[in-house]
Amino acid sequence: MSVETARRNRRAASAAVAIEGLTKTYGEVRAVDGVSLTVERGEVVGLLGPNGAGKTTLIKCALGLLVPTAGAIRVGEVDVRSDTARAYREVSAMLEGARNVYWRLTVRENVRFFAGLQGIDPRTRRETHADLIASLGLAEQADTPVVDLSRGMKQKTALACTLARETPVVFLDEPTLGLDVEASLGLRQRIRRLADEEGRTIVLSSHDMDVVQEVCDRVVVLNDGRVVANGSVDDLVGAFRARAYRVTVSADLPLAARERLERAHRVERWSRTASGLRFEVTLDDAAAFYALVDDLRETDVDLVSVTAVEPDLEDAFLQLTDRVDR
Ligand SMILES: Nc1ncnc2c1ncn2[C@@H]1O[C@H](COP(=O)(O)OP(=O)(O)OP(=O)(O)O)[C@@H](O)[C@H]1O
Repeated sequence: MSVETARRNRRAASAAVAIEGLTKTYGEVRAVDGVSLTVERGEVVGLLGPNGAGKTTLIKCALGLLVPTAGAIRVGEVDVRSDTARAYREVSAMLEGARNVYWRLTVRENVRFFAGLQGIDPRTRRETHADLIASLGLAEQADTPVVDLSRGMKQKTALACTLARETPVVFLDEPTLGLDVEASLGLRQRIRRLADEEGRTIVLSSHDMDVVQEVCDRVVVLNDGRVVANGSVDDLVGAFRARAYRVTVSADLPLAARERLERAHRVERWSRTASGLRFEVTLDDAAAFYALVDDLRETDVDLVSVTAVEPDLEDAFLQLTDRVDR
């Protein structure tokens, strides 16, 4: 065994979630294609990817709800494939579209019920449950039967029930989708507290980059079933830093000149300003910049300013999954 393999095995052994070579196919479709991933205890990891990238399939495999075509998954000490029942005690999840709460029970009764399923005596959690319900903006509805709640409130109830199980690992599939601003904020704070104060591990999938950028320690980007990036938000954003620039020139350019620039450079987003014209350009190195300056010299306009466009997680994500217009 190589030193690197031994080190990886040691790391995986202490991890909250360890996925090794996971593949899941549906007929011809390779929904998840050889994914290896470890999540440390107390980490908040964001799972990103365009529609159909394989996020939900990966989560369902990790929960033991789908049988993988190949690969191994451990949650804590438990092998999910061989001991699904035990894995269920280690991990809770809220899946997109699945809002499995009891509609005839009130919000509070549901929360107490799901805590009880985990072997927690709800009488010892009165304050914790009230706090959980309030943090999701359901304080006023705590004693209302779920059947009488709006769709968003039902979702919040499902979230509260998921968190009330107090499992070491929590998977959340699109948790903020359809939540109002206040509840989304409450949930973000709750997630950070669960990780920071209670050492619980959260894996969340989301299309909302702001949520991911704000709460996640690390981001894993899936594309066509494969991991295309795995790093901290800062690392991912940093990898794309200072490649996009906003250029302002002193006057408008005729269409033919603009088209010439577009053919020679990665120029986009033209806009007129009070004193001239602005556009954005992606420049990989200094040579690309000098080439642009040379081409601008052949027009009648002067270069007024060049400023770096600070990218965010969304820019990094679009580049990684090739969803940008070049
Ligand atoms: N039950 C199924 N039968 C056949 N194909 C499926 C099934 N479930 C998912 N797929 C396919 O597997 C791929 C991955 O789907 P998955 O739902 O895991 O993606 P996702 O990243 O969660 O997408 P989204 O962001 O849209 O929720 C897609 O091509 C999808 O069409």
